[in-house]
Amino acid sequence: MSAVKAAGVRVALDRKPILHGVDLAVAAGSWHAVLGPNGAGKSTLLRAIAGILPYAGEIQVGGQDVARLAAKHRARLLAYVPQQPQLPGDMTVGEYVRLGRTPHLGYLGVESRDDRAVAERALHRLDLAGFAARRLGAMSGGERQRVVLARALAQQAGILLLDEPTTALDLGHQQQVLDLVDELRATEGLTVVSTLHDLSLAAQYADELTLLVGGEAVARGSAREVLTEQRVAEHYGARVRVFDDGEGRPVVHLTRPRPSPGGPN
Ligand SMILES: Nc1ncnc2c1ncn2[C@@H]1O[C@H](COP(=O)(O)OP(=O)(O)OP(=O)(O)O)[C@@H](O)[C@H]1O
Repeated sequence: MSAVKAAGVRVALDRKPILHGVDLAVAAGSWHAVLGPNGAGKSTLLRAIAGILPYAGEIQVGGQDVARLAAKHRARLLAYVPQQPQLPGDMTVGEYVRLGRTPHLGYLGVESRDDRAVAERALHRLDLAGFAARRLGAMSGGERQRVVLARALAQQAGILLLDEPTTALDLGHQQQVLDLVDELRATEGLTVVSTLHDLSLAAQYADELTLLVGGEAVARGSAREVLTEQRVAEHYGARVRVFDDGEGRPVVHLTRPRPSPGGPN
């Protein structure tokens, strides 16, 4: 069954058409990466799936029409991590992560011991246990990115929408975050839809990829099917070599231009 399904999705921003009829089907418990050059419409597609942008066409999450879901119900089904979240600088890390529990609170909005335990576990999982009392305004870019992920995990939704979740992270934390998301996918059946600029990382973690160009899906399939040298050159305007990592997954390397014959060595 598809946990996320989009059919013929069209979005216009400021009356400019951005998505031109995008289809997507993400199997429950799988990881789908949406790739594409700058401005292709990746974030727009994720925001439409998150139910925070008007669209034409059809989007279903967990079998329900996302446009018809009340915000609280939607937040129990899916957690969305934007590329550049606006964070209240004077809120503490702990307070912010506990906000992830809001859709689960009862009528009076009182946190239970369980709510606090879930938030604490999310902090711990993202290496933030020692930061709970720190103000968000005093965190580095990568630390803030992990805080936003911790809040999304605290939400305990079955579908995770991640817009460039690793851009501000160092190598170790990139791996830690992607491994953690993958572990949750494998053990708790989480469905993940993420944009990723790093094509090799997308190939490592995603089960299926969609390549979006100019608001249209131009390729879809496994990393091996989608990430060919020719396609990357055509759509990204980049010189690349694509290698096999030894386990059947492509690794995409940028290459320098070859020196012209007779030019300086
Ligand atoms: N409010 C807006 N009004 C008009 N155009 C917009 C608006 N917001 C975004 N756009 C345009 O929509 C297009 C798609 O933007 P989007 O952020 O979805 O691309 P993206 O694929 O996520 O890009 P990137 O890789 O750079 O993050 C871009 O050309 C962008 O300039």
